[in-house]
Amino acid sequence: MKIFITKKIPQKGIDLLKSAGHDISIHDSSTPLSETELIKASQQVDYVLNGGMQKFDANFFQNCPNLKALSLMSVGYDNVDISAATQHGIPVSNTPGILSGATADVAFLLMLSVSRKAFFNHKRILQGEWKGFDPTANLGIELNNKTLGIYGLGRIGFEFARKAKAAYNMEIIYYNRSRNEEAEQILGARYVNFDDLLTRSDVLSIHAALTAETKNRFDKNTFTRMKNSAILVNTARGGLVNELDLTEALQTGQLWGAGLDVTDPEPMDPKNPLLTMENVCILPHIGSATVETRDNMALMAASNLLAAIKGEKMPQIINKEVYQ
Ligand SMILES: NC(=O)c1ccc[n+]([C@@H]2O[C@H](COP(=O)([O-])OP(=O)(O)OC[C@H]3O[C@@H](n4cnc5c(N)ncnc54)[C@H](O)[C@@H]3O)[C@@H](O)[C@H]2O)c1
Ligand SMILES: O=C(O)[C@H](O)CO
Repeated sequence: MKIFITKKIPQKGIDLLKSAGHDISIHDSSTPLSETELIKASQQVDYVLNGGMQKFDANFFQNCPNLKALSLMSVGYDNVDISAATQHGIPVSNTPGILSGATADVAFLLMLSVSRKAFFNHKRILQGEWKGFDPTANLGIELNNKTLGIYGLGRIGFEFARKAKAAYNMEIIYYNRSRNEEAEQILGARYVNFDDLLTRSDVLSIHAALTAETKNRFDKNTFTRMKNSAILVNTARGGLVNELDLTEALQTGQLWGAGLDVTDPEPMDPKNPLLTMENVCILPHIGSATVETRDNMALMAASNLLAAIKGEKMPQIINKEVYQ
């Protein structure tokens, strides 16, 4: 079968597909494909594996009538019009679970880095501004026994809460579409309403998927409800946060700090004022970026595709209804 991979993925995934005898073409470039290029390349194959953050909209599915399945090497699928895929009979799969630990580590890294102004202090050394030990300058805030609020307590939110509880005995509160009994039993997490999440969190970490409902969920109104001493962490998707409102909230001291692994757009403009702020730490979407996790994601994405090729259900199917 002919398979198109939209961005180079770890070799283990490619080898798995090749060992099954398939004909693979890869877009091996740091420049994402344009919509036209993506459609053109996908029209010539039976299966697509998305290694990047390409968008698959209704127009894509309409223009690729021979496509049989789409495998994503990501857990997030806000870049895919799932209902259009289903309408065209295309099963779509993702890579849940195996990246939760690595992504929770990045949420932890950002929480701690913001609380101690780590990135800013690093920049001071680079710029020759470190004049020696100073007892009153660059003071951070401690995390011990503070309250961690999780927005979207699913797989990654749970892992992050578990690490934060173990390291700092943080009290865990959460807001979710439904109760998470495992987190309540294991971590003593308490379900609260959205407003309580805003007003009670010392650190508020975002872990829900980007959907029409969650887009811009964190804006001026929400920041006004949060503590002035609070830290916002986002490792989910940039679109959940209104970036201009966040910038203003940080500039005016409405919020103490922010740690972002995701922005909207990506890549972020290097001139963005958030990058120069003392109380902000930003990373370039590296939540799942470890050798081990990326190997596992590539293998899982390849396995999903192999199942589809054999006429089986993709194990990590998103749109189950396509099989009915
Ligand atoms: N930074 C990265 O590299 C990176 C890596 C992996 C995942 N992600 C992002 O993290 C997201 C979460 O991944 P996951 O595996 O934990 O997903 P998950 O589905 O296990 O957890 C998401 C949780 O959010 C909840 N939720 C959804 N909509 C909600 C809403 N409107 N209000 C409240 N709660 C809501 C769900 O009920 C679920 O419990 C992904 O969708 C992806 O966008 C980012
Ligand atoms: O959704 C995901 O899986 C990430 O954004 C990339 O690992």
